[in-house]
Amino acid sequence: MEVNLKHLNLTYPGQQPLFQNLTCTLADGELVALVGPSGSGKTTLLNVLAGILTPDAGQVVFDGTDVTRATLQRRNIGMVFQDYALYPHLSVLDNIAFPLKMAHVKKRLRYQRARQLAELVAITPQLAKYPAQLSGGQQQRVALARALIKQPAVLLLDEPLSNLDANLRVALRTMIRRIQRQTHVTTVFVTHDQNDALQIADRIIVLNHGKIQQMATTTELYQRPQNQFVAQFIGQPRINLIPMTAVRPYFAVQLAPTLLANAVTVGIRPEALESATTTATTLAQLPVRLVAQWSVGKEQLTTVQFAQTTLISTAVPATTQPLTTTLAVRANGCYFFDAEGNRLEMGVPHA
Ligand SMILES: Nc1ncnc2c1ncn2[C@@H]1O[C@H](COP(=O)(O)OP(=O)(O)OP(=O)(O)O)[C@@H](O)[C@H]1O
Repeated sequence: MEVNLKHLNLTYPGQQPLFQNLTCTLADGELVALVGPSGSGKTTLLNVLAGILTPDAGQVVFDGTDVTRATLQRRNIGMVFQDYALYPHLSVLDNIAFPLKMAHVKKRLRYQRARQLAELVAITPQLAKYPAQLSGGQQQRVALARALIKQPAVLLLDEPLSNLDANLRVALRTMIRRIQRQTHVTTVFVTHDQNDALQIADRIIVLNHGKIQQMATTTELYQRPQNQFVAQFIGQPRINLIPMTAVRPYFAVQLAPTLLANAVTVGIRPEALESATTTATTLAQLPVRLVAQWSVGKEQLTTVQFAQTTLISTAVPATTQPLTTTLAVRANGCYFFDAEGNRLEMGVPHA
């Protein structure tokens, strides 16, 4: 199912407009993650897709059919929420089969289908149990099976992993991805956790203040962020941001005049700030003071002080050596932003 959101406007009573001309397309069978800070409009967008909320203007189109005013049932949406929302008085089997019961499907058929879904989410041994007897991860798998039983046109997942511990999260998100590929259902996955989004999504929508900042693959978001917000939002540790005025004297290359005229902030990815000797790809040499070093797993993190800014690098080897040094800024991983936060094309720097 291809999903088109066309020119959506939405304002909650007494509030500033949230969506203004919001437009995007989800391809058939695509898994799209929706990320953004609290209050950016993720749940609202999900509710518009589900038909729980109707936009003030614009259209929601499923495979060419305008469903803007169609209810959740008519749209055939599968939903999974953070809090599982299982029926406590029903067994796992009956929970999974419930949507088919509502659709008056015969008992034998709905149990047969529920067992297939239970197999898909690997919950078969628990079919006779009740939700209170299940772990969080098991409950979430039941919720997923229930959401899929009617072969929904679109699957909406609202923070489905946020109540689970780290190991379970990874296992379950991998399972969601596998099942989504198998069923080919167009899916929107809301998450606070970048890792979930970056690991399993085909594309990611970054939302801020109700506005799509960028919709792209993980690699594109990381390597070609459209603006400072996306550059800061995607990537751990975060990108370093330095005022252009502070860095400008240290450039080892001649920058294009338009760049010099418009750049207000420089963003440097932690891996692009390195102690290596100067190479053809070095943009600048920054005199810094080493502040601290520590390792997290395989990664060596280093914080340094440059002028008024503390920077973080993942490309400085462990050292007991001098506290002042020079770090090279690699072109690949360095971005320039204008006063509005838009990324400026660097062009080809001249040595
Ligand atoms: N029913 C409502 N009435 C008025 N304002 C609302 C309502 N629901 C949400 N809002 C406002 O709309 C904006 C977007 O809210 P929404 O819940 O969609 O954001 P979100 O990105 O899902 O946030 P979170 O990550 O905290 O769940 C917020 O400013 C919120 O205060």
